[in-house]
Amino acid sequence: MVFFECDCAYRYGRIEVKPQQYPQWMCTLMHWVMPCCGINEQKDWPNSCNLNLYESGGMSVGWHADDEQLFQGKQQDCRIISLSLGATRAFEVRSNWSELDGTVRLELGDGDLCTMEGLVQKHFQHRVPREDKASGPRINLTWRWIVRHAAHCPHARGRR
Ligand SMILES: O=C(O)CCC(=O)C(=O)O
Ligand SMILES: [Fe+2]
Repeated sequence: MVFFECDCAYRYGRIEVKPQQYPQWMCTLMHWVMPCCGINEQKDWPNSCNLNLYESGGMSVGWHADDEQLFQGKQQDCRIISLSLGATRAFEVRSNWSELDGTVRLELGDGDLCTMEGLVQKHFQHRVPREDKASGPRINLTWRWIVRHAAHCPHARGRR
């Protein structure tokens, strides 16, 4: 989902998710969530949100970084805000550098907010592992700022 007239699609491996404008309920939710992250003005809100449904513990996301060009997360500081709803699932983070071994594991429960900041996408990977004991479905909303819009998007530099 995207703010205003943005027309950037989100590519997720081989899957392309077409943009949908933020519906009213999303704005209502952001009025509640964003101040928890110190974002008090609507003009500063993230301009995209990806929604993931994990129907059961068998659904997972493998190791990756959110390194899409849209977000420039490997080139510059990049903030990602995620809200978890439903079943508690593990969220694991590991470094790309062998000097920093070990995996950090967080348990993300219903209503938890988690952020990734700075150059985390350059230096770390994250995943939501399969968990056969998970108590049911989980929805994750992940807000990000598109900083490099697709060439066809009305927000692309030079077009607006
Ligand atoms: O479900 C989560 O907490 C993380 C999802 C994720 O890493 C992503 O959508 O890129
Ligand atoms: Fe991710």
